Amino acid sequence: MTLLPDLSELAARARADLRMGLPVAISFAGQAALVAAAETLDDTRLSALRALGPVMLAITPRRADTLKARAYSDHVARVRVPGDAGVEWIHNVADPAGDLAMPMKGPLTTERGGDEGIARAGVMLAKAAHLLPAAVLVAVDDAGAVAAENRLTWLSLDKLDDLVPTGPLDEVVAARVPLAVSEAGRVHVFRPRDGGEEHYAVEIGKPERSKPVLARLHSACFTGDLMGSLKCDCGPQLRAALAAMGEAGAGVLLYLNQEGRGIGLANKMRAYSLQDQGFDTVEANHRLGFEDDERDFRIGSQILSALGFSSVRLMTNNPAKVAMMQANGIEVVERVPLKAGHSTHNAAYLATKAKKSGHLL
Ligand SMILES: Nc1nc2c(ncn2[C@@H]2O[C@H](COP(=O)(O)OP(=O)(O)OP(=O)(O)O)[C@@H](O)[C@H]2O)c(=O)[nH]1
Ligand SMILES: [Zn+2]
Repeated sequence: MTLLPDLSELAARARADLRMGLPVAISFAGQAALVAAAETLDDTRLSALRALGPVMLAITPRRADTLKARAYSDHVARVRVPGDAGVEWIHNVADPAGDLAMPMKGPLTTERGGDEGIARAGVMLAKAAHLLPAAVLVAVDDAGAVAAENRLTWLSLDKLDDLVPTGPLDEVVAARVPLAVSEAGRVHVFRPRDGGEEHYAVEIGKPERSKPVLARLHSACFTGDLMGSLKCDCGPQLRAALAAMGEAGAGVLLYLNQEGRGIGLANKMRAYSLQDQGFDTVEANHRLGFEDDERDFRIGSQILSALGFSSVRLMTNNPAKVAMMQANGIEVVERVPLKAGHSTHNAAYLATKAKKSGHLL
């Protein structure tokens, strides 16, 4: 019996700390460091970190590539922060907003060899906190002691995967919600035990659990779903999927809170701003330091299983969604194409997804 938080709970706390600009202490593989998110770091905390030793900035190889810096690793690039650099320098390396106005930030000196584990952990945590994927690090001798002295969260990691929120989801509540497409609507709320985002399932009618159900895995898109943005096809796809389920009399739509293909709304707006500078949807993600798609589709299969479904007719144009369903125990008996909301505004966006991300048009 214990009241002590476990590692997934501490990781959730660490994500909240980073969002506020607080450092966290991490120990991993015999190393220890204080880690803060580049995006939220301020001058006071940078000075306090600097008093402990030389400061390093961990960025993704994608971001390093944009900055023409050598990563020397597939996982992370460790940039030395010059002794006279302030937070503005750190923000400029992490954030591509000023890349075109100020292309030369370097020369940047990156570390080669040595232990990169905590640098990777810092970037993973910043990503999971939906911040820019960049973290500031300073090595310490004893993470536990520094954490106790400064009342910081301390993560003692055995493996980096412990930082990825994958916890089981529990159904919290379900209630009847009559919808325009069907009066027999029911909304289920699922909450992960690890402090991550809640996700929703909208059940239409009474789909038989023994038969393949018409299903849609929809990732949240504030701009498209709610504001009627013409930059993407999300809103029309959402409504078309619900309409098809209403017509069929049965279906299940998962509304996953994975805004911006998993990077969060602030980062998606950063990507949009880069798209206005001429980069396409994939290039914009890469310049920010993200992969094209940072979503974890396992969540969808977990929710379907929890609702008692084991096979689906999946409404999607994205083969990766089909593959992830199959890999996680949900049989996809049919892929149902979902074409809606194509316009001149999103033609280039959809063409890029088809060309670079393997979407079927
Ligand atoms: N990062 C980023 N995310 C975007 C952009 N445009 C739309 N999105 C997000 O992309 C996601 C679209 O999700 P979905 O429609 O579920 O997925 P999909 O991969 O397009 O696949 P299907 O619609 O099933 O064919 C949403 O989370 C949007 O917020 C963009 O330019 N950049
Ligand atoms: Zn969208």
